[in-house]
Amino acid sequence: MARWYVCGLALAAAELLLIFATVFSAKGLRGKEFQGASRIPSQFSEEERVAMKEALKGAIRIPTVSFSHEKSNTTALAEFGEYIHKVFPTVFSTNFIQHEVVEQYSHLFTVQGSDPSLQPYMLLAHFDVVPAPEEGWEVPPFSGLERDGFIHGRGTLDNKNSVMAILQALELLLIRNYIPQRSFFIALGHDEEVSGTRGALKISELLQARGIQVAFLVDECSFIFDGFIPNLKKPCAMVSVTEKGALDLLLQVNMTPGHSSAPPKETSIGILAAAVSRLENTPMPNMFGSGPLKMTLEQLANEFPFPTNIVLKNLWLFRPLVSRLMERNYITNTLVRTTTALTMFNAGVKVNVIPPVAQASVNFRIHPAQTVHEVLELVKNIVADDRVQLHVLRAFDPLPISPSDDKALGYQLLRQTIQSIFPEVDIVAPGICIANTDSRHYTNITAGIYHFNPVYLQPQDFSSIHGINEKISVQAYETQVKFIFELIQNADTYTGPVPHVHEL
Ligand SMILES: CCCCCCCC/C=C\CCCCCCCC(=O)NCC(=O)O
Ligand SMILES: [Zn+2]
Ligand SMILES: [Zn+2]
Repeated sequence: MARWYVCGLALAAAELLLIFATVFSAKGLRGKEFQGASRIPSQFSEEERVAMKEALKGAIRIPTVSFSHEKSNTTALAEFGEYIHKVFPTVFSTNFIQHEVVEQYSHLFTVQGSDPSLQPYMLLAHFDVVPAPEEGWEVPPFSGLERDGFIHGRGTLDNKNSVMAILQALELLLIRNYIPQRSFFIALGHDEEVSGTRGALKISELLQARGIQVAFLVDECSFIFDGFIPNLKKPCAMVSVTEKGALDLLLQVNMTPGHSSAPPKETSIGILAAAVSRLENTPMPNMFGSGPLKMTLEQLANEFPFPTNIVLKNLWLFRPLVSRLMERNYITNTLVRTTTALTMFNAGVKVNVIPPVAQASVNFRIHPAQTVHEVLELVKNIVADDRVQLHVLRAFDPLPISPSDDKALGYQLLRQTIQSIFPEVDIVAPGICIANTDSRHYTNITAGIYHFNPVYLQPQDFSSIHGINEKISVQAYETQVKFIFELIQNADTYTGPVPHVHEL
């Protein structure tokens, strides 16, 4: 990594040319007989199926926790690097795959395809996890135990499942002598849970220095949603085409300290509490109608029974009604507005001391139709108290909306692969990623950023992400591997949109 920065852009480009030249001249797997080889079925032997679930369990057992920007389990992060070497030997020994470690722990794989005329794409995932104190877990969070057909543990949905499934699918394809035609990158971040500024950002800078632009990328943060919208009986595969922005604010009030026996009329705690209470009780404006949600609901309309289908098909008339219904539920509410979450509150040192300082942290997730600047202005108006200082800790705007039309390669490839792997899923619709991911660091190298995990998600599973009892069924994980196995092949053979069976 350091070498790239020291040597500068020119040397980097020269080195890359050398690597590619070596790759192109290499003998072995890149034999002519495999060029344009026919499709490899996504069928795995019993032995392979056991190996893939054991590999995921092993990954869960490595406690790669990101505690804060300053603190992570670096021993575990390093161990994870050794672990993937061990369980995916073919990925690491194939001559047309270049592996680089970035910023000590993140991993970048360059899979050089046989057809340089095809624009590359990129698969993203992260292997750091949020902390998991054992309280409340049915099985210890870093045990990777299998129980009742589920693999349990922190990271089984967010996001070691994707890390392992991507490498596993590639390993299985390589074992079957598959040679990709379209080049692709695999970027595995080690600090996504604390902003990705060491992993994803540096990988992105590295690729930018090499002049690389990808057709699209696929990252975490959306699923096949099941049971999230009342009346929508069928599951819906949502490929998110944008990601919310974020604003972390520190609110601080300073007052004169003193003896609690003679308190002033207002204290730092009281002033701050009133300010954060105003923020909580004054939701940001409902933005329904701006951003991709209207398009999503219009596409879902036919899947609802009467009269909801009519209502959703006529949003020009029923917009106020639908927007009110959306904000009633705490999950669908996230789709219509910038959310306000009070997450930290600190003040006081002793029960008989009036504290000089009170601090609170508020985390806003910014709706795609708003900006950091607009949210800040709204916050100032709501707080409306000069004694409350506002300090921006971190802020970034929502991501631009990626295309989802017939010509959008990434969206259409995902749609095609969803239709083949999940034939029972009738709906594929564009959506919004309500959280934040490593993707935002890649906006300079692609206009096609898509979020999709090929896994069914029910509301209780959503609560397990960053919560307790996170788990994935063995069958769901196998299907995820199968999905990526197919996606990589589809990226090589895609010729255009396939009409969905219900559109015929
Ligand atoms: C018809 C379907 C409506 C669906 C409603 C959307 C519900 C959203 C559900 C799940 C999203 C899960 C997001 C998980 C990604 C986590 C990424 C993360 O943790 N990043 C860090 C951060 O944001 O702080
Ligand atoms: Zn994640
Ligand atoms: Zn997360």
